[in-house]
Amino acid sequence: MIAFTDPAAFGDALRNLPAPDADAIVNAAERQAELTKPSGSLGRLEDIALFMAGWQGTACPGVDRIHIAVFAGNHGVAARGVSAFPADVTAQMVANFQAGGAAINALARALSASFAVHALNLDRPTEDIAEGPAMTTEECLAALTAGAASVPADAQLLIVGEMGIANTTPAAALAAIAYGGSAQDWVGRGSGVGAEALDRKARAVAQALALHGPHCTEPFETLRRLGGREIAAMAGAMLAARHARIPVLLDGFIASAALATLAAAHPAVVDHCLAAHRSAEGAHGALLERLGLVPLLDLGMRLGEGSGAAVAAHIVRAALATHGEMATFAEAAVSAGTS
Ligand SMILES: O=C(O)c1ccc[n+]([C@@H]2O[C@H](COP(=O)([O-])O)[C@@H](O)[C@H]2O)c1
Ligand SMILES: Cc1cc2nc[nH]c2cc1C
Repeated sequence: MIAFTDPAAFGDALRNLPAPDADAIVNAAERQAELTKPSGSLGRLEDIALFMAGWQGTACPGVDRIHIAVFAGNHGVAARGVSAFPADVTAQMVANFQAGGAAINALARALSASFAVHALNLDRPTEDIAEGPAMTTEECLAALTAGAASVPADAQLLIVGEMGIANTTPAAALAAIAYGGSAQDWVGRGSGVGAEALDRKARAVAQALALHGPHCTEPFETLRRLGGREIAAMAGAMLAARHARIPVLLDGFIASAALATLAAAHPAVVDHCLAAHRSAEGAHGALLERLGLVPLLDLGMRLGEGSGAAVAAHIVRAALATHGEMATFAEAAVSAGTS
């Protein structure tokens, strides 16, 4: 497993990203050209099959073993009244995840996916980002490491999700640092806030950007100052997955903000990620555009906890079922076309 022992090790992991297996992609494309269908007729399913082939290093990739890791964290900024829910809901939902009663549990069962929830120091919220850095260096490294340690070496597809009351506030701040723009551009309704809470949220993000912006010169420091434990853990898991060549199905706005923090400095870090969906959080579409990712789904979901990715995983399954199981023109004695 990759270890984030200090910020420099994290920076090294970001600078030395493995590439997909080009031969496997060529071989998968050759197989695709022989399957009993007009070329390109399975649309993005064909792209997904090649993407999975590249990261798994085989012309016939599989997606039986899906792992879903949900990280939970609490946020000092919640005390500013930026969420529609009280901060206690984070721990209450962790208990719900453990009991199997959350949406992601039902979706994990529908996928026969393995599932784990990682509660990260819920009794110690991060500092209010409008007042100071969210985490110490040690706290941020611990969260990154918890994320990296959560990735099973034999997973064929990873979903990282989060639960954290108020976490769309730090996510908006991270998006603004990654891609510019004002607090107003990146804040949204989150768990369903009204106009007054939205205004408090925009002011909290603006204050955080003014305070930390000049110090956010590289991803570790940005995560430490403006992130949260579950956000850093997602970043650590996505980076560890890259080093294990495990493709990632990216969930909603908060997961995307975690990735954006890495991608702003190292754009190639998105290459092992597929965007599952565009969430209903207002700025998610813009964030995905900046990441260069086109979402598979747009279902008006805004739950987080990996739920959008767990729905989109069925599309990945469909892509690999067709790629792996269809007959070739020769096998089925079907005449091939001319182009
Ligand atoms: O995934 C998304 O795009 C998404 C959009 C809005 C809200 N959420 C979830 O709602 C919580 C954050 O909302 P808030 O209003 O408390 O910042 C957190 O637990 C997220 O999982 C998630
Ligand atoms: C109830 C609830 C469930 C969630 N799951 C992920 N984020 C959430 C936020 C709330 C408020």
